[in-house]
Amino acid sequence: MQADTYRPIPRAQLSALLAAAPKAELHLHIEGTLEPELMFALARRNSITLPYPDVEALRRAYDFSDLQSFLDLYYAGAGVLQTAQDFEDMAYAYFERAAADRIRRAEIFFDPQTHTHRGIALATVMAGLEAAIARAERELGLSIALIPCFLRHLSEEDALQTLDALLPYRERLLGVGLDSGERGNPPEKFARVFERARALGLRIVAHAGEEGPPAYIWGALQTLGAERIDHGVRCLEDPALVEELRRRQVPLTVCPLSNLRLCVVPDLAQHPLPALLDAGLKVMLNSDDPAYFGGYLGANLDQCFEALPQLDARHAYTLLRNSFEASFASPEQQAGWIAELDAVFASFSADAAR
Ligand SMILES: Nc1ncnc2[nH]cnc12
Ligand SMILES: [Zn+2]
Repeated sequence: MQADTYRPIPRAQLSALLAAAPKAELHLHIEGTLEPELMFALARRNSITLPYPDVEALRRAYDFSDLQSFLDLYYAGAGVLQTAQDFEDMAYAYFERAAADRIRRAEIFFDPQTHTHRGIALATVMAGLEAAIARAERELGLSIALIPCFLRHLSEEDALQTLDALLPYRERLLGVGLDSGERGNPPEKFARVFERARALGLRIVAHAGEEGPPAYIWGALQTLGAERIDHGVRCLEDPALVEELRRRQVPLTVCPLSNLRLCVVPDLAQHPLPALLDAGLKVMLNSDDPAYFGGYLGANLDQCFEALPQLDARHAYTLLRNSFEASFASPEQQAGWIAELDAVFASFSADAAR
């Protein structure tokens, strides 16, 4: 976006602008895209009885008080995923929604241990996800990468065994992450796992500072070697940490609707997104577990700009550009998407000048 030719885009145009702009999604748990309708369909297909009479009753149960209350339902919901076809159907449904949101690049998480611990082979999970990815890249033109996450409520030994089991798929994995219940499970618990992952050349990301304290963000950076911090909103409690994140331009994958639904913030109008942007941090928006939190990436952007009147089109540009720059895609791919982003903003800016 050339500052000299840029004409301010009015707020009334923001929603259309956000919808039209190309995007990257860097914090998305594929198991968190399992919509209640598909959960019931898969339960039927696999002769599983869910503890809810219908889709509406299940949706009503999505009334969370914190991260753990969500995780309990989320791990139970994943129980309907039994076959490679189930994983493929779930993932492809997300890719179709992503394409509709004009997502160009998706670096998606999955939780191997959620499945292996209930007797589903890693080969089944990988076959389904890979089939969906190949089809979405071919038919929807998306660029997609896979990041398995270790469940931090389980042991380091379990994570090390999971990393071993992932080795046959090494070439198809972009990196590794760390997720699940944060409190009481500091990054240091997984120092050896991430040391090994780094030696394998895997990119490193970690959830930190969602519910956990700033010390967990320090730990993710210094002990795990995290290149991106997932969530990270609690960094604002530690000025030295904010300065470190700003100086190094460490991306924070912020998830506003997740923060709202998990009571990290009381309402979107009080979300720290403006403060994170004002602090010069490299933030972008993401949807985390959209089937559980009431909205995909487009809805996260729309609802944030609606609730936070201090945000304007320049902030939108920064967030969207950051989403590409914080991705692990090649510089050439990033440049292509950013050129497309610039063209969309230039066209809205030209309209605003008329
Ligand atoms: N928001 C989140 N935090 C930690 N673990 C998760 N797994 C799925 N969503 C998560
Ligand atoms: Zn997450």
